[in-house]
Amino acid sequence: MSASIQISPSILSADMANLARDLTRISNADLIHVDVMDGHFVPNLSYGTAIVKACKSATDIPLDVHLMVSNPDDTVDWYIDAGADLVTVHYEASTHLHRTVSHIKSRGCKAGVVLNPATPVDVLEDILDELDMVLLMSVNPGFGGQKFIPRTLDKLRRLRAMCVEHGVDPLIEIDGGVGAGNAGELGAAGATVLVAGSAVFGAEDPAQAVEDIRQAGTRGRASKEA
Ligand SMILES: O=C(CO)[C@@H](O)[C@H](O)COP(=O)(O)O
Ligand SMILES: [Fe+2]
Repeated sequence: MSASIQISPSILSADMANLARDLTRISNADLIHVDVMDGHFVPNLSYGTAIVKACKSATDIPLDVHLMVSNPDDTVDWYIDAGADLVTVHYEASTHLHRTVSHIKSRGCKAGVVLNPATPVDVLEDILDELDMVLLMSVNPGFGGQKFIPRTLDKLRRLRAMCVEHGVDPLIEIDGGVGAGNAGELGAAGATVLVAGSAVFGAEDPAQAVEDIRQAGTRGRASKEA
């Protein structure tokens, strides 16, 4: 029996005026994805530590904090202090990536690196064995509700092959335009965690949407392992 794909609903698509209520609607999620945008690294501004703290006090589900910020070294501690369980930083925003990843882990937090759609997986060659997670963006970061970039599937297969070659098994998360319709092929291509914002919070029953995406992803993963 194949391991279940994990689902990390993005609260970017939640109703921020009713965040605690919306979190109760996804109590079956494996992680909560918190998109921090600084209006500089990405052309949008979302929220910061106050929302991470609010999530921490409203749920026991681990917080998966996606930092879309320039110079993450300057602020990463804020998010760890606010309650992040896992922090991902963008390769494109980091000058001293190894130092940043080592620092996050030294604080007892899990660490991951995010790649934008145009960044090849090869850049991770010399840091892959340090990572708890690799996050592949399947849209250009900055906004929810965008269309999945199909080329991500090939990139995902290349990342999976690279992990096998290095004998490592980080979580592999896909973020952007994910739903029950493409979760199967993402699971088959090697994803282990799927972020979904609009597909979850835009659904009439968000918990059912989480379950549908998880089942589709897990079926895809099992079909590959069979
Ligand atoms: O990081 C981002 C966008 O920059 C994502 O986490 C989005 O929030 C995903 O939203 P959907 O594409 O699933 O609606
Ligand atoms: Fe994200």
